[in-house]
Amino acid sequence: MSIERVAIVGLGLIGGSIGLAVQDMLPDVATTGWDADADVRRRAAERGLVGTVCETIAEAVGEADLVILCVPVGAMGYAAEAIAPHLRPGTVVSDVGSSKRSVGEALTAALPEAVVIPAHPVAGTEKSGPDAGFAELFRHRWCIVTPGADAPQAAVDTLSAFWEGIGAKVEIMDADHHDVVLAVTSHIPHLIAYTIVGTASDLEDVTRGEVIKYSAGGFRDFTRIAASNPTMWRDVFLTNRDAVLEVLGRFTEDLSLLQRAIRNGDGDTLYDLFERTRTIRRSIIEEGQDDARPDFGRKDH
Ligand SMILES: NC(=O)c1ccc[n+]([C@@H]2O[C@H](COP(=O)([O-])OP(=O)(O)OC[C@H]3O[C@@H](n4cnc5c(N)ncnc54)[C@H](O)[C@@H]3O)[C@@H](O)[C@H]2O)c1
Ligand SMILES: O=C(O)C(=O)C[C@]1(C(=O)O)C=C[C@@H](O)C=C1
Repeated sequence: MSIERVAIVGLGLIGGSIGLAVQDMLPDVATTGWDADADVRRRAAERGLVGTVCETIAEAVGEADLVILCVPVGAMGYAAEAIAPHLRPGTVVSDVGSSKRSVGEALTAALPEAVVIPAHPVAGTEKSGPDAGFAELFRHRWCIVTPGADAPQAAVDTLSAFWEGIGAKVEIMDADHHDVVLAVTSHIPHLIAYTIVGTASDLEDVTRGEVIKYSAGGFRDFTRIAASNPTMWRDVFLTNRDAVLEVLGRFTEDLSLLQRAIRNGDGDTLYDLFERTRTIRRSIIEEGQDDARPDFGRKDH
């Protein structure tokens, strides 16, 4: 099974990046796309995010072998219902949503006849919309594929080969496990960034001007994350509620221990933790997952 025509629904950061990457790296695969927002469709056509920006969803998906839903996770079920009447038999339907259990359930419920294989490229930026996408986004990044138990192996292999074709590394994972792992590595870090930036802007005796003026290193990094798309992140927290609450419970317990160490002047506890966390940063850099890789100037995007 090979992909000749891919349709992308939702032409923002991720959909646009897939469209550009396919045109760049898989030039024999035809790309169509559609977005619910007419301004996004116009801009997507101007930037050439896909070969053909269609005026209807039916036209975009009708001939596709693979449809990828690139909309906020809260809109996945609606998008799946909208494409359902227009698919050819055997079309593989996938998505890029940041939470997987609830999205998988929504797609399967809306598309009982289609071959549903959920996926999540673990790559992105704080930007969104049709101007944010770029072809190299997925290069050397993981794409986690979370097929249901009865998913046909040929379709899983085809989808995996597609992601590898646009530069990603593929890992197959159970959807529930994905949701816990990503709660730790992505969702809670975003929640922390949103919180600290909100807290800083609410402090009565620190003016907003001072927050902006003195935000060097640490706080500045948090503000990048806290500038991420509000619709996307609202939906992530609402759809990955159980895993996020579980990890958040652990996090607040650990934070309380640090609070107590600071109050008690317990430097050893602080030092031991900071020493341990340093090694995690070093492992990430050794794996090549840091921002400073020469082939990927993501800070420029
Ligand atoms: N931004 C990231 O870093 C990142 C990384 C990996 C995965 N994701 C996931 O990718 C998905 C898209 O995120 P994004 O960052 O590209 O968002 P985005 O806001 O840049 O793009 C989403 C697009 O979907 C369109 N849309 C919304 N509802 C629609 C519908 N029902 N039908 C058709 N179009 C619709 C919007 O008009 C918008 O253009 C989300 O599910 C998100 O969880 C995001
Ligand atoms: O680098 C960033 O700005 C991101 O937020 C990317 C990031 C992440 O947390 O790693 C965000 C959400 C995704 O689902 C995948 C990737």
